[in-house]
Amino acid sequence: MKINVGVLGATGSVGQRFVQLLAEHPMFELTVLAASERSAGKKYKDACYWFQDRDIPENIKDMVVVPTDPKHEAFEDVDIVFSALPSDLAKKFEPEFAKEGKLVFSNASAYRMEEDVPLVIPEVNADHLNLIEIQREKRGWDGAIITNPNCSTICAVITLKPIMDKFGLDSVIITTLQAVSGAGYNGVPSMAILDNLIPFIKNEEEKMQTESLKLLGTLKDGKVEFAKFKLSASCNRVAVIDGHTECIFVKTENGAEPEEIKEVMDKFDPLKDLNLPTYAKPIVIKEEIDRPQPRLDRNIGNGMSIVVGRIRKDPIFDVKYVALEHNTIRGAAGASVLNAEYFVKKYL
Ligand SMILES: NC(=O)C1=CN([C@@H]2O[C@H](COP(=O)(O)OP(=O)(O)OC[C@H]3O[C@@H](n4cnc5c(N)ncnc54)[C@H](OP(=O)(O)O)[C@@H]3O)[C@@H](O)[C@H]2O)C=CC1
Ligand SMILES: N[C@@H](CC(=O)OP(=O)(O)O)C(=O)O
Repeated sequence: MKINVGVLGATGSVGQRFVQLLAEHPMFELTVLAASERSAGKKYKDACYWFQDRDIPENIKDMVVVPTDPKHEAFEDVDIVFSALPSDLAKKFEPEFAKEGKLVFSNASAYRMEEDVPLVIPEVNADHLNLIEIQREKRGWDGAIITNPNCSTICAVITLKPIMDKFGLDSVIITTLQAVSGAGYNGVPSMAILDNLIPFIKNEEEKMQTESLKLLGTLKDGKVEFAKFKLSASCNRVAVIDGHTECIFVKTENGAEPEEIKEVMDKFDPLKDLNLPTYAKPIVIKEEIDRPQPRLDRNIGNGMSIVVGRIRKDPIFDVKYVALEHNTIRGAAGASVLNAEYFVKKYL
């Protein structure tokens, strides 16, 4: 039997990706699309300015959008809600849904760094999901909030995990080149970004520097002990539609050669036996000297694989490489859906 699910913020940039991933999902039945009062009562095709390169799925386009109200009758039979709400709204609405007993898989930043909220990439720290017992006890609700990280953080952390496990991490420097879709459809005006690069994305560096240490930390006695390596991020917006690129410099604790880094990354495939519908090999390595490139490589693994290339020796650190992520799939909706698939398989 499929589990009924809903999407909050269903008309937005990430919400549309959720719709694409959930419209014909083998484990989930998408039964509720919620958005603002502006959209409520309208058919999805009329409420939503759809800007994906495939049409709105046939079974979704005439569904009527409902208001974001956990007491609305449409949510009665729903067990899981995926949140693609702007962060300030997520702060208000997500606890209301958890109080109503819903499992909230959130893509928003509002609760990621709360002590009792799991911040999860299933290939990296699935055991942190156990925090929901503490969350339920502390907050007195039957539901739960489970978050996935910031898009740029996911890209880096997936590549750092196999390196950390084998060689330890001492210092990491990351320069990002982030796609405009990361800021939402209206986020960056074309006059600002065409023929240009913007060397600032609000709060992005701080998120990368804190979320990464929580994700790569250890769950011990009901708390996450943060990882201790040094991480510095510098974030830039570039004129790419989808696909965040990151130049990553790594100094390990024990020393590592590029060939060894390549080997551990290539072998990293921790959930391959679970048959999760949205899962793809987490790291795909490209050998060509000028890859990865966003336009050519962002859809590898249906947008769920991090594509790594140019793994080479660094004169200051041990190694440097380039990583690419489809930011609205692996970095957003796909990350939440994979969290939910893993949770259902392991916990329900
Ligand atoms: N884009 C990306 O790559 C990533 C985004 N995120 C996060 O995902 C979330 C969504 O981002 P994005 O899709 O870009 O945002 P958008 O601005 O594109 O979409 C916002 C959504 O929220 C709804 N909404 C707005 N106001 C209200 C309200 N008062 N009550 C209920 N719903 C409301 C909108 O509905 P309506 O159409 O009716 O206005 C719309 O569905 C954010 O928290 C963002 O930080 C995370 C990682 C990556
Ligand atoms: N800030 C990211 C996207 C985003 O919304 O991040 P977060 O989920 O941490 O708010 C970007 O602009 O590419």
